Amino acid sequence: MLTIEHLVKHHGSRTVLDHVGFEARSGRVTAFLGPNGAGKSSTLRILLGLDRADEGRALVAGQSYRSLRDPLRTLGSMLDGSGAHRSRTARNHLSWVARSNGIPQRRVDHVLDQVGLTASARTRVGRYSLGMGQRLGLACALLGEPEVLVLDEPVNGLDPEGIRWIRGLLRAHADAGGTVLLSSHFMGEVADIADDLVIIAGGRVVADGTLDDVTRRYETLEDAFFALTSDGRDTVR
Ligand SMILES: Nc1ncnc2c1ncn2[C@@H]1O[C@H](COP(=O)(O)OP(=O)(O)OP(=O)(O)O)[C@@H](O)[C@H]1O
Repeated sequence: MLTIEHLVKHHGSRTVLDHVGFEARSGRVTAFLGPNGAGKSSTLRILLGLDRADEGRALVAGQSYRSLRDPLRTLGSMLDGSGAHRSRTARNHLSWVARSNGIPQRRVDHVLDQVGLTASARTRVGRYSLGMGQRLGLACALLGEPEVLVLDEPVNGLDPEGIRWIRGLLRAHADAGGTVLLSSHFMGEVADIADDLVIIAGGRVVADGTLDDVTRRYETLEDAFFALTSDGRDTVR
């Protein structure tokens, strides 16, 4: 469960988050959508303790990310691809992350298998395709068997088989009681996987509800997105 409460963030005289608040619930896949520059990454960075809010707070299972005792065992995240250095192999990288977080080494083989990278585990990350890098980022997020997954653009670079695979993986995580928050620009994928939607535009939440609630008045999710994020926009709360 993730709770975002009244986040305000200024950069100089600009307000990039203006009282952003929503929840991502256990057992649900929540999609976080918005045009470029809307404030998605700013919100996720605050949630993950990478930046500070000027007002408001973001809680993971009732605590701030920075106060979690074993963060990777509570929340797994992927913000910018794999996060691994080009010169390392997937196995090196995951082993190092596991060691530095008190996670058993047997989890490394498990997640490599889970994301389909076992055969490439000893290849340097610099030689990986975009999709393989995404799979490694996901392996890292899954390493600590966290309840919560926060994924920025997880289908970016995946081929159709990879997209189907990740959809199944995230669905299974939510169906097992986990919380999934993902950002995406791919409306088709979001419509296929999300239970709940949060749409942000200009630093404000303009829609928050179930996929059905948010899209009810529109033909498609894409129509809803443009109506809710354009100037003179609608709102659904
Ligand atoms: N460190 C910073 N200094 C100044 N402005 C910033 C900084 N970080 C973000 N911004 C601004 O805050 C606004 C929100 O940016 P953010 O990266 O959160 O958007 P986003 O919704 O993630 O966009 P995208 O879909 O392009 O990733 C943008 O106008 C951006 O230029």
